[in-house]
Amino acid sequence: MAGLLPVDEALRRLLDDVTALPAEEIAIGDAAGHVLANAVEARRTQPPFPASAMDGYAVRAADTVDQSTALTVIGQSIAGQRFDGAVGAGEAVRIFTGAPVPEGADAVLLQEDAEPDEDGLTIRASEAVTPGRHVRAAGLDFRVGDILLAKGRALDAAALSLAAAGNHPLLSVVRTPLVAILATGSELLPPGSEPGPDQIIASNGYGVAALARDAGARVLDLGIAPDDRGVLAERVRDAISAGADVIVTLGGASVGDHDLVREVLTGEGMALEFWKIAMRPGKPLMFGRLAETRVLGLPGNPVSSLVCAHLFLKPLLAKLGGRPHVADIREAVLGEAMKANDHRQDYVRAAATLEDGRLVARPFAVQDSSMLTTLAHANALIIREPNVAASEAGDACRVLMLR
Ligand SMILES: Nc1nc2c(c(=O)[nH]1)N[C@H]1C(S)=C(S)[C@@H](COP(=O)(O)OP(=O)(O)OC[C@H]3O[C@@H](n4cnc5c(N)ncnc54)[C@H](O)[C@@H]3O)O[C@H]1N2
Ligand code: MOO
Repeated sequence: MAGLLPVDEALRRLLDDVTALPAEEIAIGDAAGHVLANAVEARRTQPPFPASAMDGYAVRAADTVDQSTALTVIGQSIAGQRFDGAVGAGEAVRIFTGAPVPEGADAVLLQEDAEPDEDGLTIRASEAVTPGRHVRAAGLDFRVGDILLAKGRALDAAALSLAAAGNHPLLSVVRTPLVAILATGSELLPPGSEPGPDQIIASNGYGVAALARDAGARVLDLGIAPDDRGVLAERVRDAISAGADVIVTLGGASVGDHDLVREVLTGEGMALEFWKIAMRPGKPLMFGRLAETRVLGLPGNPVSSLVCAHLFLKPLLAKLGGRPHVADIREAVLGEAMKANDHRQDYVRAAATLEDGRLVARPFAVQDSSMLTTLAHANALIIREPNVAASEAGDACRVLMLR
């Protein structure tokens, strides 16, 4: 059929000019899960001094070789309060984990390997220590000016602790994309309602919101709009004034008399980039721009909505948020024969299992795009290229893993 854009071309047009959103500074305590907009440099050296790794005595290693030598304990060094003098021959300083090792000492004798004399003023080593033992050199972890974390790093537990150790109270992160989700359709009611005989429970938004959050976005739920031009336009304006980076509409994307989404958005100033792609499910997918806001019109059929969100919304949000996105596409073999395909690229719900080291994908018999049960049971989508010939069981195929 003429006029349907190939999936790859649609993805290219959607993603080509997308760059990460501008940076913002946030408190390190709020930064978990965010993406660094800049590299993080160490603002200090860690440890800032040679530090003891153990509780014991700072000594000269040479003094522990002859274990009959009594070492005079001349003071103590504790974390946060160093011993101010130097350790000379025949001397030791009581020391605790994390405390600065005093001048003159080159090793720490473990407490367990030191025998205090009765007077409590001297100790004897019961084990010899080698120079450097139990001493962390200054800068062992990092030095001032070192790059601790690269731009683009997602702030996980270790990254956050490292940035804090580098003395950063604020971090520059990519602003989190805000996606506004609007369900459309006069037949729709939220879950928990008592629907009339012709009504349907609005389901798509929940799955799409979950995928958006997975991709690192914040979600603004704009609820359900009836098929009414005025209400739709009002909700679109709400999304814009809330600062949405992406508006996702659900339903109303096709050609029916009540499919108003494209018309209303165009009326609000949207430049249409594409509408209708060579994909099954998901043919009526629409993409446009409303000033700085990108608009993705997902088809109403529940499976079409979610499959399009996997393929188009997730990479868009990842790119806006400065995150990598790689679709989990794997080589597999068909567990059953499949018919020749037409001009649309198919994403066929399937069960993929590892059998004798091979991934075997078995397509489900019924693929109606209204059926969420089959999507929930599928762990993969078999990707059938347009116009591909019939295939036999055992033929190679590609699958997009869903979970
Ligand atoms: N004459 C044609 N008819 C249709 C075509 C076509 O090319 N020519 N395309 C078909 C395809 S393919 C799809 S996909 C659907 C999608 O159309 P819409 O995006 O306009 O979706 P609606 O008509 O609004 O709804 C379809 C279906 O999905 C239900 N729905 C909608 N929103 C939700 C929601 N948030 N949660 C759960 N279910 C939802 C709605 O009640 C309908 O049953 O068009 C075909 N028609
Ligand atoms: O392309 Mo539609 O998405 O078949 O249901």
